[in-house]
Amino acid sequence: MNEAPVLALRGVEKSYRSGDHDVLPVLREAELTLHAGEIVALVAPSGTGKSTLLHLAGLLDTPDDGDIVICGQSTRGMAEAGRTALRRDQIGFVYQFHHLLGEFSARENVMLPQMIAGRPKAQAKAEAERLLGMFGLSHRMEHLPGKLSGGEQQRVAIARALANAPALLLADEPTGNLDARTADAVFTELLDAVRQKGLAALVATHNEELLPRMDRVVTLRDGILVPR
Ligand SMILES: Nc1ncnc2c1ncn2[C@@H]1O[C@H](COP(=O)(O)OP(=O)(O)OP(=O)(O)O)[C@@H](O)[C@H]1O
Repeated sequence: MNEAPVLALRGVEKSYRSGDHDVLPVLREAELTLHAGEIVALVAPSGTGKSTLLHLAGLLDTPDDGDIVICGQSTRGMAEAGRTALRRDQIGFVYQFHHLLGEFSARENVMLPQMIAGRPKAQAKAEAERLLGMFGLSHRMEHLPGKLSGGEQQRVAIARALANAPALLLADEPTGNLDARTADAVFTELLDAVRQKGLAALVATHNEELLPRMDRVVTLRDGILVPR
């Protein structure tokens, strides 16, 4: 029995144009396979293409060549509507900065992606409360993001990323904006949630201390993904 990988990058290439003639190659034939339940760290020096790779894996950008396969579905040549649906249904994102909507409460922030996906309000509310409870935030549900601590804001952002029960979690420095102790606590909760739900996760980080807690570490060398 061989289940389709949750994420597969196949020969992914990406360059950026800077000026009329200059081309900056960032990814060259990048290959990566992530199965359900696998947590992979992406560690590479600044400017080598980690965010580029996460954007491509999250279908926020398209490669120049190669394919990105999500839950067995090739996205090569896929129309934007299909990419959007796949992104909404299968992928959760956590960034270094929480990007919560400041005028909405913690609970509403976790409800919104569910309602965009068509879930009835009462169900979205119940799921938001369950998730926020899981992250120890039952007493903070009515708070606006600006009234929460950095660690609490990031926990709400993680709850939001999990709200539509994605198969894949993509995280770009998810604890990079927190002090060491809070980072450790929030990362532990993130890993617990990912493991409990059996998601696949790709986590870009500069924090070496977090690496032993993930299953594998990959790095980018001259635009190619290699084990580290
Ligand atoms: N939209 C763009 N247009 C032109 N060049 C870009 C664009 N986005 C990224 N780059 C360049 O591509 C390279 C890779 O950028 P990327 O943000 O993926 O690196 P990174 O490894 O995530 O860096 P960091 O760790 O500093 O966040 C960098 O040299 C960057 O300047």
